[in-house]
Amino acid sequence: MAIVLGPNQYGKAENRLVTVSRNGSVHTVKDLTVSTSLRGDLADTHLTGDNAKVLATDTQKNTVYAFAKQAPVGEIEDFALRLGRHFVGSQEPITGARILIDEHSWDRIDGHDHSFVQGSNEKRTTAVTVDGSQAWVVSGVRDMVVLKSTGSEFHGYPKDPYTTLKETDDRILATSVTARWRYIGTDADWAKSFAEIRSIMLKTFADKHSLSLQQTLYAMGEAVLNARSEVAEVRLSMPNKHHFLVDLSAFGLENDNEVFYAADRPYGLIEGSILRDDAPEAGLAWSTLPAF
Ligand SMILES: O=c1[nH]c(=O)c2[nH]c(=O)[nH]c2[nH]1
Repeated sequence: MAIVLGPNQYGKAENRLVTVSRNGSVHTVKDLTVSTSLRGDLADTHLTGDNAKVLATDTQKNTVYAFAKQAPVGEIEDFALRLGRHFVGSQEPITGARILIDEHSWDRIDGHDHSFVQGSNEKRTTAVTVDGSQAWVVSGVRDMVVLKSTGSEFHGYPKDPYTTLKETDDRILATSVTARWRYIGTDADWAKSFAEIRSIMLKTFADKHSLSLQQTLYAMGEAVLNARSEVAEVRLSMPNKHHFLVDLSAFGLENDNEVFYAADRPYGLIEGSILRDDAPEAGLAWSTLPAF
């Protein structure tokens, strides 16, 4: 029996980067959380502590900030590709890089040039993987919270000895969407693609009469793939944010689908991938990302 080193990567996680760009007195802020991870010929440091091939995580952090100064950050996908290709291209032992970026939203305060109010908790995300000269881009959205107050039913499920859930033809449907989509290629119009995919998902959530959150999840992914040829696959993770009707009968009151208890846990967790059957190979696109 021999003990060997398995897959490994290392980097600086969650670098908080804020940039201000100025167009006269009108400022724009970009607020990012950037994580870098490098892979390659890294056995020595693990086995003997020889760090000759280890580009320090501190240097990786500095590179993020220096790159933000040296050229406009631009779209998060482009910034991640630049960083990943730089690490792989400039350090001989480093053969792969994984760059994760979350973009946090700031909204301009009405009519004001340089004051902002933090937006919702929703994040635009990207995960770029570079391996040698190849690269893969998976972008997405996290914590996109949506609710519809009708247009959702749930019935027809098996009733076993432990089933107490009542069937319903009118319930609240609410979820916090984590979506990731895998791009074909590395040169889409990232901003436009993101805006359109987000809007397709919202419209489908709203328009689709839902018989299950699973059906809604599939419809959202399907609509994205039907409309956006640059996307090969969509993965969705959607917690069912249950809203339970409160029993008001003790007070002689009838609850006509008006008063709910918003439970925060436990929650149903509905997850799935929707993809083209002729999609190009995923390669390393999803490697080290959660399955959904
Ligand atoms: O849309 C739903 N899917 C389920 O699988 C499920 N299970 C459950 O208890 N409620 C719901 N709702």
